Amino acid sequence: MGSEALVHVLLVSFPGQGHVNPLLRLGKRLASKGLLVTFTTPESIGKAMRKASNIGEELSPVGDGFIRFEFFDDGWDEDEPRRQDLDQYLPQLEKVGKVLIPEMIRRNGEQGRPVSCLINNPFIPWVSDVADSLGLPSAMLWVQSSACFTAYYHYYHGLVPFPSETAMEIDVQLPCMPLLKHDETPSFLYPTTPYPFLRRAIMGQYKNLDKPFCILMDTFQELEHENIEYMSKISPIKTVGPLFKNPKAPNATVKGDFMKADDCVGWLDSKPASSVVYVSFGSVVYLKQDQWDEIAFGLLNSGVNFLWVMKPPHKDSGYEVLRLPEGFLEKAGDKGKVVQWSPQEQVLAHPSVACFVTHCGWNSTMEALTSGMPVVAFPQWGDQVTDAKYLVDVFKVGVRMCRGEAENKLITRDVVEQCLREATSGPKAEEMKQNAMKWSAAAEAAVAEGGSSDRNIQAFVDEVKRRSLEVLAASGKSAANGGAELAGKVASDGVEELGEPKVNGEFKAVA
Ligand SMILES: O=c1c(-c2ccc(O)cc2)coc2cc(O[C@@H]3O[C@H](CO)[C@@H](O)[C@H](O)[C@H]3O)cc(O)c12
Ligand SMILES: O=c1ccn([C@@H]2O[C@H](COP(=O)(O)OP(=O)(O)O)[C@@H](O)[C@H]2O)c(=O)[nH]1
Repeated sequence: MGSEALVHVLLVSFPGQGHVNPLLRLGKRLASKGLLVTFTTPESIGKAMRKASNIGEELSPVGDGFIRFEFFDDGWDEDEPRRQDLDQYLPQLEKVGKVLIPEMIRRNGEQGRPVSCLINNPFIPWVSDVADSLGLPSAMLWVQSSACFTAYYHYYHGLVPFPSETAMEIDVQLPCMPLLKHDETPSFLYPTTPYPFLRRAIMGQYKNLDKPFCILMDTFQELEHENIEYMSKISPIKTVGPLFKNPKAPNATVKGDFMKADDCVGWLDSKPASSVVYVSFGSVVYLKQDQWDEIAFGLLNSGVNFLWVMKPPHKDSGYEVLRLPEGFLEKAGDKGKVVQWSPQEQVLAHPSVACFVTHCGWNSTMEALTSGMPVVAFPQWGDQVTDAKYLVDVFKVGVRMCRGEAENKLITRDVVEQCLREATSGPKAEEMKQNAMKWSAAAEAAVAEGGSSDRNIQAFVDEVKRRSLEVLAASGKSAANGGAELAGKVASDGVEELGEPKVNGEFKAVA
């Protein structure tokens, strides 16, 4: 079948690695079920993605469908430093996106690829306004845990008390969740958070939560069972994780890395089984120099092999460039390898890797669980502190090395060494590995044909197809040219005044 006849969905991503990865993975899962998927994000990131990954102009076949990329100009010069300040950048993205995304939709319609559905990830909630104004259905991919979704939901609606200026150290009890200590609730909600713009961005998403007909989540039923069941009575959520497992399309086919990964698989191959500690703090967390030094000495003193990701900060980010202690690499010799960016999925799947020292970003968390990899939790902020709580106390695959940046506590080399020993040898390490393997098996089952993730993806695809017919019918056009004409009308009318009929109706999953 040619791509022209396929139902077309447009994925609009916030330009962060932890957001692009899950949305692109969702795109591949949808494509593999026979949809045409266009992935878009600002050109500043598009440029990095093209340079680092195998992304071309052409259509890439994925399973029964296709994926393609189109990037949009965020209206700022290439080296504009304000991009690092989300307080300024998020409103800019909204301003240009509200004009350029409808234009992109119109162009696609004219080229015979009418768009039937928009999907966004958090921090850019205006995408569902664009969809609404064009009479198109939209969905949102929540890229954190169901537990965090629950926490933000209860905060937004004021349903339970959260730490506040007058009562900072209160515990928080949320439905179908373990009791969270004050510093285990998502830290963007603390009154003292240094990232109030991220709280605002997430709250913006909740303000718009009635617009998407479905909230897709990169988690899986077996992992957060009761909580998911509870929240799905309140919100139209569908779990489709772990998104990075795609039985029909190996991950190498289309990748969205912003940086080319350094080659480290050969080095891992040369190491004995379960002998390497993998250390990475994701794409946005930067530690202070004194903490970095302690981790370095902890790694050396514990005598383990290690692969350590040390990504360079963006030049306008204000972060200092971290240094390794004098003579560190010489002392480590062949026991250690330091890279700027790793092929993390491959690393976590490698038999030489024993455990993962992680900042507990949700993608890293899901990747670790799915790969059967025990962790040492080193959360800093946001959902990471909640994910750490779950990794250690609920999923029971981790030891805790710190509680988060708010504690403002230097974790010394002795603590680092002790945690590494605990996670790599002895009964605790054994038990964590067994639990991790159990989650890995459950994750495999979720994405296998007929598993929870597979069923929910299929139900979503069926629903998008059904709604695409409604969109065309509502515009009074035939399937052959309706989308193009609809999109053409929309663009010429402008975004604000549009009154295309909105498609309503319940989204029902196939049981
Ligand atoms: O990329 C960014 C930017 C940013 C700044 C400037 C700019 O020009 C573009 C982007 C700001 O905050 C972020 C916060 C993030 O939180 C991360 O988001 C994940 C998904 O929500 C969570 O799971 C992780 O724990 C959490 O660390 C992830 C990100 O990728 C970013
Ligand atoms: O060296 C690295 C570090 C991270 N990642 C990927 O970057 C994403 C980071 O997302 P996460 O939610 O863990 O953290 P964030 O960067 O958003 O804080 C994950 O998919 C990782 O697999 C990677 O490929 N190589």
